[in-house]
Amino acid sequence: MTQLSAAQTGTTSGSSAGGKTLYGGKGTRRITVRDIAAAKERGEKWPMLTAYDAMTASVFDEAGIPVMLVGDSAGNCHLGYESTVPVTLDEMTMLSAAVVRGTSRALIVGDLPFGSYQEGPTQALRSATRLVKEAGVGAVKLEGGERSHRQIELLVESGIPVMAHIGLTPQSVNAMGYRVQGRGEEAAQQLLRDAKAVQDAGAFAVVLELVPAELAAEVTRTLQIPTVGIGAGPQTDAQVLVWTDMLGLTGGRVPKFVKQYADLREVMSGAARAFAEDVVGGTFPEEAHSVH
Ligand SMILES: Nc1nc(=O)c2c([nH]1)NC[C@@H]1CN(c3ccc(C(=O)N[C@@H](CCC(=O)O)C(=O)O)cc3)CN21
Ligand SMILES: CC(C)C(=O)C(=O)O
Ligand SMILES: [Mg+2]
Repeated sequence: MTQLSAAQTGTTSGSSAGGKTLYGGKGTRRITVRDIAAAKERGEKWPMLTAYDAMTASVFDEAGIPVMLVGDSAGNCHLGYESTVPVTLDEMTMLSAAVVRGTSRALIVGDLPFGSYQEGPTQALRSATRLVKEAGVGAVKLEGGERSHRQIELLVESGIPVMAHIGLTPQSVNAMGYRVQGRGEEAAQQLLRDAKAVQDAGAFAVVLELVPAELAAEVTRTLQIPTVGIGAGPQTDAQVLVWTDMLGLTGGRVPKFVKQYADLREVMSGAARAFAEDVVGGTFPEEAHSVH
């Protein structure tokens, strides 16, 4: 099954969300998985960022980011956990709803957290349905290739578009660690099988995390659905980064695939210190900030 089902492609209206391109288009309606499929046919690359709250999401929406992922990286980047493993479906539902409320154009993809789909297709459908009905996401993401294909099939059959995620799958950190995947002939063949399995199950896109650039390029050439790379080299159809990494807000070590486009940590701590000094020194508030 390599053709997109009606459920995945959403509206059949000819109007496009961005005029001609996913990024830089002027359209106002929400982007659908059908627009994503059309971008691959045009050979167009597109950006994806994570978001965990309405304000940040509204900034990225206004900047024209066409797809946002409410990642379970919220676990370590937003909620203060050590990893993504403890994140609950209740937490993902609350954060996803906020991101949907903060945006009007981006396609919002909600990450299914660890434990919310591993029991099988029925559990996956129950969990994904919460993200769709209670949070209003346009698609969900789950980890695993061949091992998750039955879950993907049922969700897609049920009208829920699915983004798959293969290579390094962080919810399995206790089993696999945070290590490059797909190195060596056997692992490369497994990654290719995983990529084909999620496409055949009906996924509309697939994240390739921490895989050798040459292998990611081969998967991208082989698949009809777009690949979204993170630490997967320059040849994937799309690129995703965790927003706090990209903007320099994550404390401590960040993965080597991160490019830092700003230093928000420095900006924010500078502002906090300036405020504190004003208060301690009595230079804030001034007359302009006072009422009489
Ligand atoms: N802040 C943040 N950024 C992310 O990209 C991210 C998260 N959190 N949490 C969820 C997953 C976990 N991810 C990770 C976590 C660790 C590495 C890491 O330690 N990578 C090593 C390379 C390891 C190797 O070479 O085998 C690195 O230095 O990049 C990579 C991706 C990606 N995701
Ligand atoms: C790193 C991306 C792909 C992700 O799954 C997340 O942010 O949770
Ligand atoms: Mg995730």
